[in-house]
Amino acid sequence: MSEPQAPSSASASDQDPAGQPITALRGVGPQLAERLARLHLATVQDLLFHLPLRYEDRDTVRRLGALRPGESGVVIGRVEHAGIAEGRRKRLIVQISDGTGSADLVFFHFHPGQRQQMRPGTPIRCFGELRPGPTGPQMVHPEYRLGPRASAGDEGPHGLTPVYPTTQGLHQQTLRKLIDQALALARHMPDWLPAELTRELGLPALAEALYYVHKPPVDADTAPLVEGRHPCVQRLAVEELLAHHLSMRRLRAHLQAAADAPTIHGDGRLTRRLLDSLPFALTEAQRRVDRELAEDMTRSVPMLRLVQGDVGSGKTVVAALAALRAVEAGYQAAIMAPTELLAEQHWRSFNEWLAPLDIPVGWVSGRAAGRRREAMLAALAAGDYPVVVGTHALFQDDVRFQALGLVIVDEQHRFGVHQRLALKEKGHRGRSQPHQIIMTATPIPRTLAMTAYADLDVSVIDQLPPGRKPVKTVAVSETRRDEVVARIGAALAQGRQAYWVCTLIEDSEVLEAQAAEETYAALQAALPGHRVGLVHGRMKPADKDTVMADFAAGRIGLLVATTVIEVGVNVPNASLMIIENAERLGLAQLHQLRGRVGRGEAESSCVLMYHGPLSQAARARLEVLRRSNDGFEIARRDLEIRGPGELLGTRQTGELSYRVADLNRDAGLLPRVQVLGDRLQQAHPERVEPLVRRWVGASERYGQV
Ligand SMILES: Nc1ncnc2c1ncn2[C@@H]1O[C@H](COP(=O)(O)OP(=O)(O)OP(=O)(O)O)[C@@H](O)[C@H]1O
Repeated sequence: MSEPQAPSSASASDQDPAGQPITALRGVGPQLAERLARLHLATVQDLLFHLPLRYEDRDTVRRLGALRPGESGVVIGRVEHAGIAEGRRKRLIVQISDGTGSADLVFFHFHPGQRQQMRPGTPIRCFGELRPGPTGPQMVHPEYRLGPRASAGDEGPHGLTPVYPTTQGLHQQTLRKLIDQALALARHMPDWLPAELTRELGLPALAEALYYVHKPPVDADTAPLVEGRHPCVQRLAVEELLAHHLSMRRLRAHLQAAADAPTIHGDGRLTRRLLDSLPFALTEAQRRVDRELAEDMTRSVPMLRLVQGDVGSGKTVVAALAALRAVEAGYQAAIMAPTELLAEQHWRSFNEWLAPLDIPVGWVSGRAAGRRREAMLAALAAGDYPVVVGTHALFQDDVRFQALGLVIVDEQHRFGVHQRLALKEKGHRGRSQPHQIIMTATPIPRTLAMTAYADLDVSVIDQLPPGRKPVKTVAVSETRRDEVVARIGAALAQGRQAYWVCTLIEDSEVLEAQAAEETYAALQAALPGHRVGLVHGRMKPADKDTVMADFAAGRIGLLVATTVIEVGVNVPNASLMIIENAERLGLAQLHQLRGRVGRGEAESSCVLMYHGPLSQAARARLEVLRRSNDGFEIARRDLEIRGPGELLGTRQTGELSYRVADLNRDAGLLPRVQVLGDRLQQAHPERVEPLVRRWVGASERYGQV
């Protein structure tokens, strides 16, 4: 009889022995499988990518006299004395020595026969961590062997023993045995990275790398392994980063292939009039990004472009130009902002620019209800509003457009991949899909953006309008509050305007609002003769609007606010900002807040007020802000201090949780990952799917077709 043939439809990953569920391994029943699942270990390859935390040398015999406290090691000696110590907890104490030193072995759990076995003079081999004890060095619950077996060596090759991250009820020994089984299968695991590529990178093959990280030789230098700098760990990290990158690329290809976008060739009729009406000329960076957007929109493939620009770099006018291009070609454009406050701000800017061109700007928010909302929806469906601004409410099911050609999402720093997908669904009308621009004020270092957002093209407005002066930033202790208040008084007297930002660490709008109200009352009392305003998230929208409008018009001198003003607020005459509890905020948020000043001609300042004493990390953060006004530089430092998960917002951490790779440590690999992605896709397109499947969890494989 001939060998059974593998079905020809089997995908490459079906033939991968490491793709099997963990229960395929000997000894894994439901209970063990459940414990392994707590560590996110569900398949054989999950186990292989579960790397040791550290390694122990259980082969090399150490001299007791040379073992330092805190060190673990194997010791061979003789029992000197064994006795039971009474006291709070009964324990067996066995004194041993090896001629170079002595130590106490301490057992809190012991059986009566154990003491009898420990006769003076009996040879003993034990492994444990030496710690200082009340009567000299001790090992608590060491592993040990007695008698003639004590001095016999271990069978099998010598090597370091890995210690794995584990969970309650799962012993190291169990994990080690399972990983041994998995390693036997790893020899038959396909290596999706072609040998010529790994050779070029100077990295080992997959099976070799896996074997080495789990079973390094006894003389291996473990520091590079533990810290992830070793080529064997780097090999795995490259593969993982590549898999995520390819998954994102595939998502984009999928989205773009699934739909056609309108080809938008604006005739310049409206954009030229807008440019002529502006009191300023575009910066070179604005012009470049404008061209990139215009070019993308001429294609029938839906545009998906991230526009990054530092605070105050002038993203809004670039968005308005793109919207006008859509209008010139007979399409509608929708602009969506994450908060009411920001949406209103955009509506005001758009209206100011577009009304003179006879382009009415519609408004859709969660607040508008009843007949006004219905009338607006009818007008949008009829195409009476070529441009509309709003909040998430714009994407509710009942919002219909006559011909939506462009969606601009001002996500600031609050967007995530899944959210982007949801929005695309909403914008979808049959096979035709609008172009999409996502604007963000959070500068993301380019390599990180390219990996985390490989599904987007990226444009960067990397230049500020001319004449902007850097905001002078100082860190001041809260104990000098009176001086700060006096400084505000002086600025107000000169006709300048100021913000006082109240921040709290608790994520509570109620507490934050309370703090703002108290500060507001105190500042009103301290600054008689000046108009002080208050805005926070708990106020009625209409009241908030009034206060913001008064501040924008200069009728209010000092605005006490919560972090609701963090993004988008644009009042160029405001030139002084105080940020309370600055030590508790992240760099990106502080930079955003500070970006509300320094928007006009006047010299601006920002006072970072802290409650001392400062932790080292807080001091480092404030120092970064004091020295730099450059959002990209600040983001780079933020990446160093906090890591990419934080930098991208907590929502992103799940999406960026890697098993082996670490974006901080491996940032240097990212440019290579790009190139590898191109080459793999060209030379071995059939390997992309199994590679992605190997590393990227099912829930994250959004690109799956
Ligand atoms: N090229 C330019 N020259 C001078 N001023 C400009 C230029 N472009 C934009 N501005 C003005 O700069 C200010 C900031 O622009 P805008 O609000 O678009 O910034 P932004 O990039 O959205 O910043 P943020 O993220 O802080 O909201 C506005 O008052 C705008 O009119």
